Amino acid sequence: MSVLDDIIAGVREDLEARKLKVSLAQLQDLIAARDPALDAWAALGGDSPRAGVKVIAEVKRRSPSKGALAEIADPARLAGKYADGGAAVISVLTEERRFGGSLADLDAVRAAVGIPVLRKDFTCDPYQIWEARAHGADLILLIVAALGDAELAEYLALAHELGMNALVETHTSEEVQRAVAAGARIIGVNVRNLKTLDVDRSVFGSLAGLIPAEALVVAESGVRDADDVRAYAGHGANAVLVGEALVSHATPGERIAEFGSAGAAAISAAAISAEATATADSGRALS
Ligand SMILES: O=C(O)c1ccccc1NCC(=O)[C@H](O)[C@H](O)COP(=O)(O)O
Repeated sequence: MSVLDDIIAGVREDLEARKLKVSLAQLQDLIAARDPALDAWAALGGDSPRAGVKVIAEVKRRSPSKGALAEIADPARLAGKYADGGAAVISVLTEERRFGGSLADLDAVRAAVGIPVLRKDFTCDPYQIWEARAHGADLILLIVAALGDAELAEYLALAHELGMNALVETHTSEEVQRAVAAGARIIGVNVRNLKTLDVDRSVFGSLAGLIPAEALVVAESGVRDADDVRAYAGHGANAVLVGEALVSHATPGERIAEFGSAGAAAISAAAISAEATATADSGRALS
């Protein structure tokens, strides 16, 4: 059994227990009392020309690959620091067994910030999508490797019906094709293989070019410093999703600002170089 299969088996067990406590009708009542979801597409720059790289900052307590990452006594306070540093979206890992997260973390973060919040979990049942919205999420995660084509299309449609966006996560060219065929508009390339936990940053460069220009591209995992952000930006990332490098840092807000500047500088350098090439080409054509 792969790590991903094992995580999903645990998620399914926990889900059955939650379903017994809170019915779908109760989730629907909670949703009816909520403000509409915030526009994560716009927050990630979907409506404007690509001027920079947005940061999706993650509240991540521990992970299967690294164990304990940080003692997060107050997720709301951490999320406030992320938002003050310029994060576009806050990601909250809600999976309990392997990541130490919870819906309580999502509630706390939702109440603390006015920017879109991603419920980061291993979605394998539509109930989790209703639950995400009921707890104030604006964006959900759909991992292509964990879903069949019909489920992917159904879950994407349900997220949109509830006014949310979905970050559709891929790791192979076949998964990118499946995400595109399902109509995903925000496509993540996770450089961490969720079956083996290996991190290979070069995966982003090999897959990002397969994603159509109309979609937003998110580079997920493995950001250690500004150089990694520059590299992802150079390969076309609209956003980076960062967990460990933020939760383990004394001043995460400053880190986010640094990552944002690095991404913007990489994009303007690429634009200047493309313009210089175009000028040289037109000069050659005229001579
Ligand atoms: O982080 C893990 O070890 C992990 C293992 C198995 C499934 C998912 C896992 N992480 C989820 C993520 O995608 C990351 O939390 C996210 O991309 C941030 O990664 P990082 O910046 O490397 O902490």
